[in-house]
Amino acid sequence: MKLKFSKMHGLGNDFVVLDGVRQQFSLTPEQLRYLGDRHFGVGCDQILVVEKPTRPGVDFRYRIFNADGGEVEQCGNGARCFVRFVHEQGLTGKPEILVETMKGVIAPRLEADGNVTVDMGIPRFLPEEIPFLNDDDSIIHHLDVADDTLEISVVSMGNPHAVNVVADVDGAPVGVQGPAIENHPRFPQRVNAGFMQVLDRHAIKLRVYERGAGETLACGTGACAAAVAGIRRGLLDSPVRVTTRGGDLSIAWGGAGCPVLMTGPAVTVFSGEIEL
Ligand SMILES: N[C@H](CCC[C@H](N)C(=O)O)C(=O)O
Repeated sequence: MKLKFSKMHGLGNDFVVLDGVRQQFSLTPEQLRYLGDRHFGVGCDQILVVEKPTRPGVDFRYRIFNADGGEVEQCGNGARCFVRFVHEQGLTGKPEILVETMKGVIAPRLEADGNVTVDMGIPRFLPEEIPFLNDDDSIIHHLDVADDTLEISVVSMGNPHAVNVVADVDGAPVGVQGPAIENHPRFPQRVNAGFMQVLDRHAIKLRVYERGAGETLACGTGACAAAVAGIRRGLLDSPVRVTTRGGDLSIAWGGAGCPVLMTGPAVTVFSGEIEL
């Protein structure tokens, strides 16, 4: 079958975006891995699928697949590209849309300056909400990784995040500790591993070794999780500028029970067609 797609990115976290409203398809994990393959396919960190909603009161369904072919609950950079895509494709004229995901409804909004703001929902911290195998809900947990014991904070933005604070993010052992955290047995659904360097009370640098994709140039839900973890630890105050290798995001959070607001760019690089 021939599939039309758009290649997009949010700060270098890149996506193949598929219109599942006007195209009918069901992709196997092998086909998803082929789309994500940077040598034999199109190449991306995640594949994003736009579908009609399955519940009343929302505009679209948003499905996210990592480059390893696994479907996941949430993608923040992808949410910004999602609203840009549905506008560019003429699927909506509404500047703010409601979008259902595996773990709740998010609200991306096109801003007048070309950026996109997304209400990413309320972060969750209980071990069973991550999921993380632990007896209590504390702000810092100890995790034995490779030859170290890390102090991590766990946050769910719909998808799971383990955030640890480092002195120098550029020198952090992301390539070694990242996969060890991602696949740690205390995370039964694996986890995204964030490495955060605090610059001041309103600014951090962040690298994320993503579940199912490896280190990406930016991670939107990872930026939300890191800012929230830093605020909970008393290291940061909202709003937080999150500097990733791909550029800056702005994250705002009013505290427990409040949603996280993420603002940043969304770019369409090209559109194409592929035979699957
Ligand atoms: N790798 C993530 C999904 C993509 C998240 C990231 N690209 C973002 O912008 O939030 C996971 O398995 O939960």
